[in-house]
Amino acid sequence: MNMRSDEVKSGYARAPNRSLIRALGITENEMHKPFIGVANSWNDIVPGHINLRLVAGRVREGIAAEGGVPFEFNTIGICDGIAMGHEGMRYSLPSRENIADSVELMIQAHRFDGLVCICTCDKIVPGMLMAAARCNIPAIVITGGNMLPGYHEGCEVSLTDVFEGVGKVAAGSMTEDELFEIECDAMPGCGSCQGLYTANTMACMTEAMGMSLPGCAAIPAVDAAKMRIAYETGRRSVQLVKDDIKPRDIITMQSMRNAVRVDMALGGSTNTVLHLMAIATEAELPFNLEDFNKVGDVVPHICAMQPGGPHSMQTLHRSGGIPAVFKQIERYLEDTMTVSGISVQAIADSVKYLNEAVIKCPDSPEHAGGGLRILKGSLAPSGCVIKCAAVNDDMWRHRGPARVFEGEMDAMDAILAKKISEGDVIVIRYEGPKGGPGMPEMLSPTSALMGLGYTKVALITDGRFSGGTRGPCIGHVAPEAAAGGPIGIVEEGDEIEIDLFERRLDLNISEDEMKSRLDNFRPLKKDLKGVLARYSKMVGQADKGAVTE
Ligand SMILES: CC(C)(O)[C@@H](O)C(=O)O
Ligand SMILES: [Mg+2]
Repeated sequence: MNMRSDEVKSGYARAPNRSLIRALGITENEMHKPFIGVANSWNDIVPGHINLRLVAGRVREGIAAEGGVPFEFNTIGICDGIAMGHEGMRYSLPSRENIADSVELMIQAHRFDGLVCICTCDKIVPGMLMAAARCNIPAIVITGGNMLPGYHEGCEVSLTDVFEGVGKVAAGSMTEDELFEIECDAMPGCGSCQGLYTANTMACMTEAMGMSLPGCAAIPAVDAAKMRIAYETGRRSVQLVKDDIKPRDIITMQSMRNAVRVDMALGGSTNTVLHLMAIATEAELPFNLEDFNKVGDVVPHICAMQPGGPHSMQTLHRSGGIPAVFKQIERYLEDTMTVSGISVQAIADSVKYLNEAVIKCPDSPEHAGGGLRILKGSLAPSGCVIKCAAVNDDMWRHRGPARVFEGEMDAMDAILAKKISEGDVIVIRYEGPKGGPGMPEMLSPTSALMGLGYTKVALITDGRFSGGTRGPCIGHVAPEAAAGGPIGIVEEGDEIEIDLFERRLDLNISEDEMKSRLDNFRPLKKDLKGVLARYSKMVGQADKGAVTE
């Protein structure tokens, strides 16, 4: 078999390269086997990542058992939860490009034959998928698994309860001591945060687009099933090399649409909109923002996952996981191939158990429409996104006065100081990809609003949200303020109109007024250094996935 790795190990001219490989302890027998790169984002600071060395051990054993040779290397990984609410959050989205670039650099330099991506948490999963699609060598992903729910006084709690507790303390409805107790109980160990937040949604998207083995996404991190699927993932990676099945054979327009269908059925994180487009861009697919609405129009929201509903990822796993979701929405899916060698339809057909109380039938769904919607209008000419699965019915149409903040921290101060009134539409700008820069996600203000008990306050931003955000929060407004978008010319008290039924977000000022304000608009400039300065220059707008060019 011709191998890509022959470029580093075949012929007399490669004696020096082979000599270095032998220095790793590689035998002559192994020298003739496929070399599999194992990208692992293990680290000591992210709860989602602390188990990944164990996962890697089983992956490596699976690779060796199937006749491959594993070579493990690391990427960085950022915990959005720890980075939340301060300057650190600006570094999270840029880390996605760094991870994609790191994996590309390693697999191109060393001419690996295949790739296993061991990843979890918000930016690492898309970053590695981007690298796989970009380099297009046989590749498979194993996501690291979710954290078990926490329990506080007999009730299930998760990370969002801690975030919303901050607002409750500010409102006086919870004491600081009670919040401390929830803080200690909410996060019981390794794994990605419990609900259908961004990390777990991206794990579901990975499985839905066919890049991980069936059932992988919902298996809890501590479950032995994760170790077993790690071994099978390793074995399968070698088979993919032998059969020459590449990521772009799996990541197609059809499989991207299937991912969106699963996203709509589950009501996933708004961040998937960015990440799926970025992955599609790497795979050179003409997949755009409109595809979300077109696909989402027909697929109902069938599973009430946290934060909009009660179910954790563990519950999704015990209810049948993504294969069971495939089964329930099979009428909407296209039959595509997955890295397992089993097609999506065959995976759906093989489902033996599914809990319909959790993963409902599309004929009696949670909501008739999909969980996410793309809106457009005079305030977001290139689009913006909302998780409508987590919006109360009475806020699907809303008009209110703009309360304008030039950044998240000012808005947070105003919210905690209770300077916001019911009906207000909070506008947080200069938090976009260029302007933030880094498009921070804003779980702190959105959770504070929930914790303070507001039910009729909307929030609009050119930044992002966490998968844990719930309520009428519209993000990714494009173009962003720093790129001259109309969000930059909103004035305090202007009327803003939201219509989720019509998929619109409008600034209710006259066309003349809009034109004159835009003509005179000079976006604010921030004094930036280091990676953020570079990123701000290179990054594109959210409606194209905020990829760097
Ligand atoms: C910390 C969270 C909840 O993981 C957040 O970053 C998300 O996007 O879901
Ligand atoms: Mg996040």
